[in-house]
Amino acid sequence: MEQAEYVLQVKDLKVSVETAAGYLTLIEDVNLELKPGRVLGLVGGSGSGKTVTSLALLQMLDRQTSVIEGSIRLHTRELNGLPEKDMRRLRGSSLALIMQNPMTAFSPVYTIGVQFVESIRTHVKLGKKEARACAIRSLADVNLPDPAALLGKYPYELSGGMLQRVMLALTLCLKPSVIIADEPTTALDVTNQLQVLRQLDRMRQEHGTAILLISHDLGVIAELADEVAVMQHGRIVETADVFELFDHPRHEYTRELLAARPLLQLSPQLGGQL
Ligand SMILES: Nc1ncnc2c1ncn2[C@@H]1O[C@H](COP(=O)(O)OP(=O)(O)OP(=O)(O)O)[C@@H](O)[C@H]1O
Repeated sequence: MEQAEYVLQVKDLKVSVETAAGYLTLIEDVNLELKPGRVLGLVGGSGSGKTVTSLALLQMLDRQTSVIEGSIRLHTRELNGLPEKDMRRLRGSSLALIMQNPMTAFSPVYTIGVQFVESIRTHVKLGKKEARACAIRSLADVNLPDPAALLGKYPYELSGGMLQRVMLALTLCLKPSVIIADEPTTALDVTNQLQVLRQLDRMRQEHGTAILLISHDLGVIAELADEVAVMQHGRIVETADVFELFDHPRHEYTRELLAARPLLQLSPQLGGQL
């Protein structure tokens, strides 16, 4: 069988939404490529289109009001236009999203444990006991205290930052080929930021998971990314190797982003610790 060099390949992606005034283009000419085990950082200011891009890749935009054009290939499979039932099977197991505000990803009426074990067993062949054991192990890996007790809690009993780490823990059990991590460390303190970045790094090293790391924090990008794509007004204006981008930014907007960063508050603490 043909072995795809890229695990994720996005070509000429364009997203428009229907508004009262007609169709509005949110992102355009977006091209991204990810190889197994590699991390691509996606940076850009607020409203530049990062979240729209990630939701388009996962086919999670409202199908009634949005139009997605272009190609999104996962291995050799085209995702654009795939029916929702096929996408649902791929989400989590092959292509996982760790989102900024994960409250909506959990049902309020079931405990974390029920949802965690159910999600693992939907995608991976594991018995209930093994699924629970994986849940406990990976919750500890993301620095959540007393994992066994946590499994008995309801989502509303946890903070946004804790829920985000629960999602990451679930992802660690599912071992997808691609993780889209949308601001995975924004809601966390420095210790937990470090722990989350470590686990993402472990996933890519141990399982060859490719990661699209969306962050406005250039310190986080510098820690984990191999390559960086810079987004402005819904378009990628520059893609470069991470060192190249920091040392020799080509686009004016990239230079502005670098100039505007707070003088690396994060990096000295994270530096070399991953
Ligand atoms: N359904 C929609 N209808 C109209 N405009 C939308 C819709 N969804 C997103 N937008 C607009 O698209 C633009 C891109 O939004 P997006 O959330 O992708 O930005 P972002 O880069 O993720 O920003 P942030 O860093 O603040 O999360 C924004 O101007 C937003 O207001």
